[in-house]
Amino acid sequence: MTERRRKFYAWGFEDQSATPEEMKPVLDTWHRTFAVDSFDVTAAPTLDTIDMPESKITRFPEAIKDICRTDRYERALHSYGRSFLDSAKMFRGDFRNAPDVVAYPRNEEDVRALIDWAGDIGAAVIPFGGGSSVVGGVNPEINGTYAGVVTIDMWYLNKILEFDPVSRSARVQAGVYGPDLETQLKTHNVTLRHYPQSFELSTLGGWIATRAAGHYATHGTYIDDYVENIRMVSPSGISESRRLPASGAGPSPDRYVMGTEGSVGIITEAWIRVLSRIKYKASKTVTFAEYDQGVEAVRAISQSGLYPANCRLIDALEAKLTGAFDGSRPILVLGYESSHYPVNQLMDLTVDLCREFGGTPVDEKEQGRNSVAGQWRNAFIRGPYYREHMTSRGICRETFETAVCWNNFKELHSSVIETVNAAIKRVTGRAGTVTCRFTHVYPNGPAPYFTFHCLPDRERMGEQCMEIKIAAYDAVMKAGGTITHHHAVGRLHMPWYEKQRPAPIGAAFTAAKKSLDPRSIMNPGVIISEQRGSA
Ligand SMILES: Cc1cc2nc3c(=O)[nH]c(=O)nc-3n(C[C@H](O)[C@H](O)[C@H](O)COP(=O)(O)OP(=O)(O)OC[C@H]3O[C@@H](n4cnc5c(N)ncnc54)[C@H](O)[C@@H]3O)c2cc1C
Repeated sequence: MTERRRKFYAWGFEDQSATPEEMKPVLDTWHRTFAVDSFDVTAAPTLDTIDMPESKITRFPEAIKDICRTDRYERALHSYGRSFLDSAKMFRGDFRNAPDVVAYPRNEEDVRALIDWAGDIGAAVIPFGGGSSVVGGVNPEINGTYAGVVTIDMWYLNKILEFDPVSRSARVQAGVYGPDLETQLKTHNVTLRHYPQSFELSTLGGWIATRAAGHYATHGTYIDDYVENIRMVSPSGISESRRLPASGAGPSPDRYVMGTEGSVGIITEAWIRVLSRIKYKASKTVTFAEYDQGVEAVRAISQSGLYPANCRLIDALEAKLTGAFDGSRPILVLGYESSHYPVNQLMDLTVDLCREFGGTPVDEKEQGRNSVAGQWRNAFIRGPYYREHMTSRGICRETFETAVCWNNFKELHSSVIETVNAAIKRVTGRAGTVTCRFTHVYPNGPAPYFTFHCLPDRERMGEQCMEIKIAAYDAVMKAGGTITHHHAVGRLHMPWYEKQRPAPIGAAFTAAKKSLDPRSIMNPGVIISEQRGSA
């Protein structure tokens, strides 16, 4: 049904892959780090060999039969998100949880018809944007009693429907992918500049449903900050909030829908605030002798009234492993951007502040892609394409992230690094790596993002990775962090999310779900753990 096919087991489209030349320095790093000469390569899964049961749903009403697919490719493509845990299962050929049907609505009427039909036959519905979830948000791993799973892929709802140049806002369909959205906005000479790392293969609807965070390290970090209204089809009808710049009228309907992750309905459209195109940019990299100096400098920046677009403190090991710096020092990548005024002075003030904490600006001989920031950025953008090459060689690369108030940061950082290093050693029998960077910073605390690499047992890669993640999540929560700053809840984070969420609010959300989704068919197990027949 899709013209250019996405890879069913990895990041990207079938015509895209990291080249051997590109992978060589990456794999050399891991040969050196793990002190191994070579890695055995497991072949990528193929549609003929994967383990997938027959679809349980084979009959379709006339009105939707042309948009429903049950072939192996479509069901495989919609079986997983894109975490390492997903990748490990895909490389094992385990597609036993494939959805029974994948539907491609052409318009909102189709979305309504599909939800009604799924409700009538007692099937679960999983909304699907780009499928870039790293928390099992689109995985049909469902415990309740359902007649099957219908995944609804929003691929064809991908247009800007209206543009309001006076308010500088656009009405956009939810299934539009990041690059396509920017291309369409460009025709109006505006931009959204919401760049999560998954930008290429994630959608506006997915961003809103998961409360995604983009590249802005300060100020408008979340998509929430750009949403003017939301239109959603739920099993009990259409809900559309008013288009307003702000409203103090009670609890915000948009704030409720954002973060529901498909558990109460499918977002079909939203009005979003957009920006004039960026004219001015500045970037600089600063290094520190000690990590704590960098932390204090970032705290000072976050509380100074300066709001850099980029403010990523990357620890020395991560800077080394990504090829950005030599590993002797942590680096702070700073950036400013504006549509309206030059930003060099803001950058100078920020660098001066860093100097007060022992920071030294890198004297860049190289510019652009070859600069320190450019090298790091390239590893960041291309990283998703490396995963299949890592998994096939048995290398586990996984991430988790949080946010914590400054007063708890140091304790959280040291206990998480120590816990995860120990867990890697205990679970896999050999040392691995754990690194940290700040993705976003607020005046009252940072959002630290951890990456770990290890060499698990080839037969139990997913299970061993999960054991390490459980230790990490427990340590994060114990040290006062949130289970997620921007990766959402999905199925993976539910146990910790339920601990974090106040019980009376949990009960209120359950009641809201019952009202919007009385037959409990929408993304069962996500946000609300109760499922049909499981209560
Ligand atoms: C390599 C990589 C990098 C990432 N980087 C970031 C990052 O920088 N920032 C960040 O915030 N996240 C990041 N993520 C996580 C992920 O990209 C985000 O959660 C993203 O918002 C998901 O969008 P999607 O369109 O792919 O949604 P999906 O993965 O398709 O869906 C995510 C959830 O939203 C629901 N959903 C999707 N569309 C709709 C809709 N129209 N209506 C209702 N529910 C819907 C799904 O049911 C699911 O529960 C990253 C993931 C990967 C793999």
